Amino acid sequence: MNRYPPCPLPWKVFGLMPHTDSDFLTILYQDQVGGLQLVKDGRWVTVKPNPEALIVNIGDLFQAWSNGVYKSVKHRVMTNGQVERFSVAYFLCPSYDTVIQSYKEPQVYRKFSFKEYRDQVQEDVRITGSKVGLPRFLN
Ligand SMILES: O=C(O)CCC(=O)C(=O)O
Ligand SMILES: [Fe+2]
Repeated sequence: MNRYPPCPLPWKVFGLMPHTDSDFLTILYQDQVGGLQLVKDGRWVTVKPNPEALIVNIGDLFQAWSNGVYKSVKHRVMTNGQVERFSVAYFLCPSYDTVIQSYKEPQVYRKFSFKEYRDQVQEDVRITGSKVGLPRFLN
């Protein structure tokens, strides 16, 4: 469960910085406050809250496994000046020793284990302050 308290400077502060999910698939529920945005055709688009819908988001592993056919879409959360927001996310991940490799040639990404991927993401965030993600694993 994610909680986003009201923010006095919503134009200055992200609820969640732009990122892609490092999992295989994310199933997300956002409440009626809204604030989730994703990149579509190079522009930020707001995902309208729908109480009857779950959002299914393709993660980095899905992108790698599909040899780049399916894209792990960049998304972010905007803050709200007045109201608190909640969302619930379920991250579908394989075990750490799972090897991620597409058998489609030419292989866009080199093969890596899920643990290797998570460690690399953490290391990049620690050193550079932001996630590099899949581009690190390009062939
Ligand atoms: O709160 C949201 O709507 C999105 C959460 C999210 O992107 C994440 O937890 O990775
Ligand atoms: Fe996310």
